[in-house]
Amino acid sequence: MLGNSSENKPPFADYNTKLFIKKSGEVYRNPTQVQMSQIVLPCHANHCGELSVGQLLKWMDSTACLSAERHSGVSCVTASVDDINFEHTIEVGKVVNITAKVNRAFTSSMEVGILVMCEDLYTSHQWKVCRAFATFVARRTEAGKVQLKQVIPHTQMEQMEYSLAAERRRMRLIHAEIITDLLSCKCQTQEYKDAVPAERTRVESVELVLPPHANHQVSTFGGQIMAWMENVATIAAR
Ligand SMILES: CC(=O)SCCNC(=O)CCNC(=O)[C@H](O)C(C)(C)COP(=O)(O)OP(=O)(O)OC[C@H]1O[C@@H](n2cnc3c(N)ncnc32)[C@H](O)[C@@H]1OP(=O)(O)O
Repeated sequence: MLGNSSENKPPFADYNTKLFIKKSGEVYRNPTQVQMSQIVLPCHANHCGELSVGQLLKWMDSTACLSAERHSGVSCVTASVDDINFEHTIEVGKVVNITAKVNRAFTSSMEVGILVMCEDLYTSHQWKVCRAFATFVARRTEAGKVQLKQVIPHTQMEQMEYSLAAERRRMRLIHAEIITDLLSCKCQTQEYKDAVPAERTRVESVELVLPPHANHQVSTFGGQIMAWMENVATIAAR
């Protein structure tokens, strides 16, 4: 999928670039890896004519969910998505390539790594848009909490992601505790001259959950919730 010139290569080891040949001579492909490609249509664009972040988050969440379900073999839900830094906007007509794979499974939760690349079909130029890490949890069954099978890393890259996933999980859980503490403490407010009252930026949206907002589990999914959140955040910021 990547072009030949070195400038087209992403600045990190990409999920697609390195082939790992097994002893049997077969090319190894991570069994949890899922790829989705979408061409950006006007109906996916925001008021600036660029791919709306909400739409991208929906695609990312759906791709990651399929990867989690491929590994677990059961229905999974999005528990959290770590910070995402978007490096580029994406124009209508460009192709979005999303790759997701399970980096590590814990007990009932697993970290899914997501890579978003943008492609210009006419020049085959590709560039990185963002990388994200999401935690998916296998839904409890009648027997109780699911015990996931472990991920066995095969390549050096997979081994590195496997090790880092444990560290990221530790930081994620500490971060969640810190945020809970911050929200429960009474912070002192400071008055600023010409400040806009926070209340004036407040935007509220009420959404009715309709069939197009549901996923294959017939419930709203993380990506849809993030898309609604992104919508009100954009209006509040403007
Ligand atoms: C409302 C929506 O439609 S949002 C879109 C879709 N997402 C959902 O519906 C998820 C809604 N949330 C939930 O169902 C629950 O909060 C869950 C399943 C995520 C967690 O439920 P809990 O009762 O906390 O379960 P429990 O304490 O057993 O934790 C389950 C696992 O999730 C992990 N987990 C829970 N919250 C988080 C989080 N915020 N970030 C990362 N991992 C988390 C736990 O560490 C645990 O992992 P482990 O089993 O590998 O050790």
